[in-house]
Amino acid sequence: MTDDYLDRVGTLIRDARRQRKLTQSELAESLQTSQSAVARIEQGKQNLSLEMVARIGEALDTEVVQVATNTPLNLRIKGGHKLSGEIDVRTSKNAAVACLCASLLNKGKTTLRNLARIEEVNRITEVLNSIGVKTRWLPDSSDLEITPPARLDLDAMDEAAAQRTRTILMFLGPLLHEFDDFKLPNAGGCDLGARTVEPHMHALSAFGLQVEASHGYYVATVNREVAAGATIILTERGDTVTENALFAAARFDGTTTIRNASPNYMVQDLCFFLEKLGVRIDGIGTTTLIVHGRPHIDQDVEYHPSEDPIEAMSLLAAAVVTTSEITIKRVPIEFMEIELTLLASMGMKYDLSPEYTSANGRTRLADLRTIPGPLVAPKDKIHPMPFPGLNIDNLPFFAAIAAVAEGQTMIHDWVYENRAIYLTELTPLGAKVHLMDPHRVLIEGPTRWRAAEVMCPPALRPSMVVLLAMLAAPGESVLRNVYVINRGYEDIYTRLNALGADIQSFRDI
Ligand SMILES: CC(=O)N[C@H]1[C@@H](OP(=O)(O)OP(=O)(O)OC[C@H]2O[C@@H](n3ccc(=O)[nH]c3=O)[C@H](O)[C@@H]2O)O[C@H](CO)[C@@H](O)[C@@H]1O
Ligand SMILES: C=C(OP(=O)(O)O)C(=O)O
Repeated sequence: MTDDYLDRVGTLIRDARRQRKLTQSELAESLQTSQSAVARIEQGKQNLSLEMVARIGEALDTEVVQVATNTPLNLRIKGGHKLSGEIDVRTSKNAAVACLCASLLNKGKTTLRNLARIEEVNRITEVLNSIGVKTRWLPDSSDLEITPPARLDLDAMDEAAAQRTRTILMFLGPLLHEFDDFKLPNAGGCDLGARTVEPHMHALSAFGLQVEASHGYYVATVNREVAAGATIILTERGDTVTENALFAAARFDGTTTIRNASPNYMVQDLCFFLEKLGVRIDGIGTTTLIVHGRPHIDQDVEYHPSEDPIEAMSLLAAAVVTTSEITIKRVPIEFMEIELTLLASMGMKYDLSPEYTSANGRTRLADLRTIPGPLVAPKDKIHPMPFPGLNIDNLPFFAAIAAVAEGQTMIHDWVYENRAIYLTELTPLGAKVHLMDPHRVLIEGPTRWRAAEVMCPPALRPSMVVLLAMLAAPGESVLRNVYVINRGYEDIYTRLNALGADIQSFRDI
């Protein structure tokens, strides 16, 4: 950019900022930069990457400097490098979304410490902001402060943001305490095939919630005559359905027993958070939860969600496919035990540190050092189960791992109608992936990875798997349209680059 151009862009940014009534420090905070950097940008004294211009456009919500936000973000990956060093696992997407929704139960201020700064969180905060909830990232931190209004304004809901996530379904539980009737746009998110909604309706009907689907909306009415409590039996052991039942039970005046509850990591985090709100829950980490509700919750509270087992698995797979020794710190070990045992049976070696506790005071963590070495295909097919089982979201990473192991591995994703199909995106990178049917792929290793250009499939984990294969493939690969990865991983390209990867982002203009 010429100096003159920088001056003009700087002035545009300054004017747009002033129009939004933001100080330089406030803009700097949302850009995760310093006030002095913003001052230099506005004076035309700072070279600007397209990426930064796009982020400023987003932060100021202005067309003026919105050069490229509407075009997809892509990655250029120079692969074939070994990784080395240490990396911390960040806190989980799925606990973040559960706690964000749970903050709607509280009339007081909720602070979520060290929250994952990911697109999924951005979409939910956009929805919360649109209905009157104030959210603010505390300076120099990833702590999100959430302050509810006296009354939520559901008519003002940012439907575009809501439709980009499945999480909107998890507003049903909190909102049934506030409104006798309301509507929410239908859930969106990754395209993994049809995902059930019925178990949520069944669970919440015990609290008087009736939902009709109409023209793209869930239209909800609440019958306050229904005496809830007693026992709710979930029709499937889903994570978010358990969370919705917990939201409903948390403010119910009485005791609710939830059977066939998911004991998975995000549900445990939600239970720990609800305990901070004064809701007593027996049986945390089991399939029977007994919830002693508190009809009025009004207290300032803070909670630290725990580390993400799926990110831990992703980093572990990155080490395996690039045959690297890295140390993955802060691994929530209880939620990785089956994965590690399976990997050990495939010949993987690793060291684990003594355990320590996550900032929530509950979740057990350990540091894991990967030791590169040859792997063999497992004797049996790999398939997931609700916790405690091999995590459903960790399954796709075994496709990349199977591709580097000697022999044939059958991967059976019985859970999602579409997700296994996306694993065939590894084919252009040299993997031998045979789709047996929509749920099963047979992978034959080892693979001689080669660079390729691939469009992200519309699903978070398979897209991440393709990125990991690109890290292994010598030469320059291009991965297009990575919003879907940014939905669940924070700053992952920079963090992988710190381990020695070479990933650059760019936008099509
Ligand atoms: C925000 C969040 O926390 N998302 C997670 C949550 O989504 P979520 O709880 O929304 O998962 P879904 O309800 O879509 O369940 C996933 C699929 O598993 C099926 N199913 C689930 C449980 C069961 O006992 N039997 C059964 O058949 C469902 O019918 C569905 O087809 O759980 C999924 C499965 O672990 C994870 O992939 C998601 O990352
Ligand atoms: C399927 C996933 O999440 P979500 O429920 O947010 O779509 C995932 O995390 O892989």
